Amino acid sequence: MDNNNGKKSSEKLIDNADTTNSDVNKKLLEIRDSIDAIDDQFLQLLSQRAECAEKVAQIKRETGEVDLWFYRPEREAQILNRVTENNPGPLKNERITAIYREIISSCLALEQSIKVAFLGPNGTFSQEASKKHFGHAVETVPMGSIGQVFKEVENGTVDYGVVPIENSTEGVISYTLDVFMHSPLKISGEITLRIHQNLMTVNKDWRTIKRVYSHPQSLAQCRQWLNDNLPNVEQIPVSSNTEAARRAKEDPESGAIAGALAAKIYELDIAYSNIEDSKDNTTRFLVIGKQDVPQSGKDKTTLMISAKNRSGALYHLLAPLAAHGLDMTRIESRPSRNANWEYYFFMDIDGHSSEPNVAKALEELSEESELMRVLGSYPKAVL
Ligand SMILES: O=C(O)C(=O)C[C@]1(C(=O)O)C=C[C@@H](O)C=C1
Repeated sequence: MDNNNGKKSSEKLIDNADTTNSDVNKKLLEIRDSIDAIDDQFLQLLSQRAECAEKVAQIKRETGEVDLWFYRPEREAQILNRVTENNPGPLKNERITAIYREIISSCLALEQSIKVAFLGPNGTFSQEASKKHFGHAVETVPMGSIGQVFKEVENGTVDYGVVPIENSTEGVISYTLDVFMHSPLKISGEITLRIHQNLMTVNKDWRTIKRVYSHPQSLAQCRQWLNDNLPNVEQIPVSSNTEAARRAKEDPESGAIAGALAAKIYELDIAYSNIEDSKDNTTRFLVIGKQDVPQSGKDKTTLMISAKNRSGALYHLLAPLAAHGLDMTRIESRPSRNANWEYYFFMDIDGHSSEPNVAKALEELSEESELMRVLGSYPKAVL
């Protein structure tokens, strides 16, 4: 493909290369020409895809289809599941899904601009999770607390929210569950994010730092590493990892534990990377909104239930699930705060509430419980 100078772009790049390498150059030229030709086709296809998204938007607008939701988590999950199943390689499924998420994100942006609130400030893992799920074409808006993320979505100042729900090392984030007790919002998706923690500092020798700042969750995720490598360093919990990075920037005798994004924002050097104790340290986030999400084919349902005050209460809650062959993948209990020793149970079950066996089990569960709310049926996280 010719560029402005009438030269192939690959030719231009190797103009000054050593002529003794002409064989290598020739081979490179050929491959780069193929890449250019593929990119041209790719660009045409991308534009065609974007035009399809515009047509979809027009139909949604004209017909008022399904409450006018432009963002369709079930459809996105189906696309991502399909491309990972059909991926011929050599690109890994993680890379394929990342690329497709960005394509869908850009197409969605043509349909409607979307705002997503997350637990701020900028640079937190919650922001990383929001970008991973919604792509970079959405606007992410930092909030001061998980409660505020809920509030902004409830008020409609943003379209969706992303809140952490559990970490594979540290367990459930009970605050998020507690906020659900008083919120009408629904869950429309989940995101899993591999969490890599890093020690960052302006100090030339990280072994001489005297203090380390981080969010309590992150300090806990690196407990062993800190004991082994910085046993006498004071650990100072702060409100976020980005705040930790900000302090480390100002205090050369200190370091921060945070994600790579925070290091970038505060221009800190990463002195030691991947210091999390568990090598598959993962945090799960929920996408919250006002939307009921149709079936994607690979779904889960989250319930909030309070048991009737009687013997074998939990047994009575579990029996309908067993009777309809449903898997319960998680259960958490939280004090109700209405009365002593009364609890709410948060349950995840496999399947979507519109599947007949799930619907039947939910009906029976509702009879067995004091109160039951379906917080959402939504697609399982894709990579
Ligand atoms: O299928 C739709 O409803 C679309 O709006 C298209 C599309 C896409 O780009 O594939 C875009 C946004 C939605 O969240 C899901 C899918």
